Amino acid sequence: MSAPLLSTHGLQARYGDFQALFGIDFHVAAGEVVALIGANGAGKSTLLRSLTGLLPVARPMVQLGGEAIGGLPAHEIVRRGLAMVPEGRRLFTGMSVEDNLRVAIDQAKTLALRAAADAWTLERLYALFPILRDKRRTPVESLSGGQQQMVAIGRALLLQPRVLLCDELSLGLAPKVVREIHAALPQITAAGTAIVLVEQDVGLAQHSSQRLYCMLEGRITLQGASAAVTREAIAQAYFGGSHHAMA
Ligand SMILES: Nc1ncnc2c1ncn2[C@@H]1O[C@H](COP(=O)(O)OP(=O)(O)OP(=O)(O)O)[C@@H](O)[C@H]1O
Repeated sequence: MSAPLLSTHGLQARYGDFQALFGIDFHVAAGEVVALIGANGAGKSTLLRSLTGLLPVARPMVQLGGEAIGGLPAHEIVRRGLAMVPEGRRLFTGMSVEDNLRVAIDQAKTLALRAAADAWTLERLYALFPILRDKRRTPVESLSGGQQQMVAIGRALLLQPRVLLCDELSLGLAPKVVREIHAALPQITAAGTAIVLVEQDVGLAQHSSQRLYCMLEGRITLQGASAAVTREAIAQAYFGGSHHAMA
């Protein structure tokens, strides 16, 4: 395996007195898609929040490109190369597709992000999701859910991430558009960007990732190559115990 780009080391996180993560060891390599699955409340979103500086964690518990970044301010973590597509998309309503994307371009300028030769630009984004070019003057609230998700992904990519964190991309979307969005992932990873996919749909997570982790009650209960893990192993890791079957 190549050296991990992003990793956690015995990561613990709490909400006040409530401990939500218990010693998570997780890693993703450049160009890799890793899926994070688990039932509601397993701790997937908490892990993403810990990575992105939204929850306080100890500095050495999160490493990006060999640097300890745990608990740094969220904007500093973005500057170092982690960007998130948040659950619920959180676009700026009343603004067009392109104006939403320009907010990210301005943010990238403010953060003085590196301008690599292969940096994401509006043009490159419109090539990835051509429908966004057609809709660039359309207010985002008039778009379909799938198109809004494309804008949310675009906004994160314009922050030039080394790792793109995606929280429930498929939530509430029709299967056809979910397939369309997932089909774009290899174009994102082709230049070395890694993707972490939090996904409720286990089949989709398995199909779209090279490796997966399953979480249960704040712990990792299974990890392995997505093509190799069995449904039985996933069911056991997902629910705990050995007597549950997946629907
Ligand atoms: N803001 C919060 N304050 C207190 N406890 C929280 C908070 N957010 C999450 N939790 C708790 O932390 C645990 C992990 O929740 P988390 O949202 O990370 O799970 P998840 O796997 O992302 O689930 P979901 O798929 O429902 O988003 C749960 O027990 C949840 O109740």
